[in-house]
Formats: sequence, C-alpha cells, structure tokens
Amino acid sequence: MIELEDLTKRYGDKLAVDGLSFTVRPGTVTGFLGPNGAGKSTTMRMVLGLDAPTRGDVRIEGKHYGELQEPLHSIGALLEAKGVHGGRRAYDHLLCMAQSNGIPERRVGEVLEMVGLHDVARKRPKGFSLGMGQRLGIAAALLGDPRILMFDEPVNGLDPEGIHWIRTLMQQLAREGRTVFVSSHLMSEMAQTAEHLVVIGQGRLLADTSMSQFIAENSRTHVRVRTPEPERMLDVLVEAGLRPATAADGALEVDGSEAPRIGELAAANQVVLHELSTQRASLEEAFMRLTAQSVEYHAYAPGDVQAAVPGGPPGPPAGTAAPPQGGQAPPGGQAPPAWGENWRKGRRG
Ligand SMILES: Nc1ncnc2c1ncn2[C@@H]1O[C@H](COP(=O)(O)OP(=O)(O)OP(=O)(O)O)[C@@H](O)[C@H]1O
Repeated sequence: MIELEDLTKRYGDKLAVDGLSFTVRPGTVTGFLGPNGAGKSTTMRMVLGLDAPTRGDVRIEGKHYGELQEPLHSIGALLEAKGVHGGRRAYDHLLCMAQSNGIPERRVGEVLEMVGLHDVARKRPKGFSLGMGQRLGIAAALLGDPRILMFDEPVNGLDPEGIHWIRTLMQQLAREGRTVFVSSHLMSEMAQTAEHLVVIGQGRLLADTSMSQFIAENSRTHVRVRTPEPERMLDVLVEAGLRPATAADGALEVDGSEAPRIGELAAANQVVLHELSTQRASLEEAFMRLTAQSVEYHAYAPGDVQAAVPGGPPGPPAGTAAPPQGGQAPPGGQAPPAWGENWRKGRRG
C-alpha cells in the first residue's frame, strides 16, 4: 500500500504537485493518469524519496522510503529505463543491484527469464532497443520480489507484443496480491490494464475511482441517428422534448435518451432511419473531458477544426491572439498565439 497525504512539491514558482491525498491499494492495478506535466513523475519520485516534498507525506507500507530496511523487497520501480549503466552487461547490472540489497544471485537469472532478456544477459544495455531497455528496467524492479511495483510510463517504446506482455505481467502481479501503480498517458492502454484510476491535472487530484465509475461519471453516452430526412427527424425529436445536435457528417446526436425510444418515435412518424446506434465514450474521451480544464500544453496543427471529443476540449484561454489569416479556429473556437507552437495555459483546473 502506498499512502499519500497532502503531498505537495514546489519548484520555484511552479507547483508541480498540489496537495495530493490518495491510497494505492494491493490486489489491483491502479492507473495514474494525467496530461503532460500534470505531476505524475514528480509524485513517483517523492514516493521513492528521490525528491523531498515541500509539504505533506508519502508512506510505503506505513514507512518513508528511507526507513525501509530492504527497499527492493518492499517496492520495485521503473522510472526511467535509460538510467541503466550502458557499459555494464545486463546481467552484471542486475547482479550489482542484487548484491547491494542482499538478494541471491539466482534471482538475477530468474528476472532476466521473466522479462525475456535471458539470451542477451551478457550484452551491454547501450546496444539495447528502447523496448529492451524497458524490459531491463522492469527486471530491476522485480529483483527483490517486492510487494509493491511502481512503473512510470512502462509501455513507452514497446511494440504491440511488448505492450501485451507488460499488461499481462502487471495484471498477474496484482492477482498475486501486490500493489501495482502505473502511470501512462495512453488511455486506451490503461482501459485494458487498470481496474482503479487516480487522475491528476496540474498537480491536483481530479479523480480516485474505479475504471467503470470513472467512465460512467466523466463520459457522454448518446444516440446517433442517421436518416435521409434529417429535418423531419429533427422536428420529431424536438416535439418529443429531446434536444438533438447535428454532427459534422449530418447525423443527429441525442444526449440522455434511449435508442429504442428514438426508434419508436421514427417509426410512429414514418421517418426512414439508416442508423440508430448508442455511442459510449471511451476512456480516452472520459479522460479528455475530465482533464480538459487542466491541460497545460496544447498543440494545434493548421486546419484543425474537428474536436477530438464530442463537444470538444476547450480552446486556449481567453485573450489569446486571433488565428493567422486563412487559418481556422482550433477546438473551442479560439486560436493559440502561433500555429504549431505549444502554448501554456494560464488558469488552473
Ligand atoms: N526538477 C524540476 N525543476 C523544475 N520543474 C520541474 C522539475 N521536475 C518537474 N518539473 C515541472 O513540474 C511539472 C510536473 O512535471 P512531471 O514531470 O512530474 O509531470 P508528468 O505528469 O510526469 O508529465 P509527463 O507526462 O510529460 O511525463 C512540470 O511543469 C515540470 O516542468
């Protein structure tokens, strides 16, 4: 179990982590989500005692990291795979870690086998691909057979087979009763991996909830209707007290209604339908909706007009410059100061 209480980190003027309080529990994969710069890595570094909190506290099984007798047996972490000494053979790198933590040498072979690096154990990591580097970092995290595992963006650089492998590994570790805490900005990946979610934006806690509840609470389910008679159908829906919107492709979208009811209305009014479908938001959409107010950096390409999310993420803050001549407004209808450049959002979520 990892417990955070009012955990706060300030770097000069920048409040990177702002009063985070939550508990990461054993037996489940907890996804740690947030837009770029939200404070995920800073939080994880504080868990490991690599950064000192400005305020608040974080404990691993009731203790600060520095108080753990044998830290690798309590918590294994993958922060940055490239932190490995490139010139030392993979086996020797792990052996060195094992020896300094009282871990028997046979465990080195075991973890290399587990992560699929057995055949390259005698090779130097400087020749490793990004994916192999990630695997070596994961082997190091597993070395002490820890009860808690913490991975910062573990699927970065992995191919689909590698992503599948790490997903299965994390779920297996959780099933064994371990605490698994994993950060990612890949929502679709997290949707398949985590059962519980902690979402932060600009250092603040936005959600601490189960995956299913998170999607239900932060996403939009709507009914999509395509008809060759959109104007008639619009009238039918409005007369029935519904508030349809017209999508970019001309389809009608109706929030807060059931597809069977709309089908019955169409039948009763003899309107031909080409499509009647319930659209459920994905985790990606739920995440974008929740964090839209706290995204720190946005980038827009010239010609971006279509919102990625139904309803669209908010545009840049009020007061930013008008789009350049010939340009179109980004989602939200306002323009960033310059196309192709990131802009920093001034207000807090
Ligand atoms: N050592 C540091 N000195 C100054 N500012 C820092 C430092 N480390 C992080 N920050 C700032 O703190 C904020 C949070 O950074 P952090 O790396 O924790 O975010 P993150 O959620 O992990 O982002 P990403 O998804 O992009 O990795 C950012 O604005 C970052 O620029």
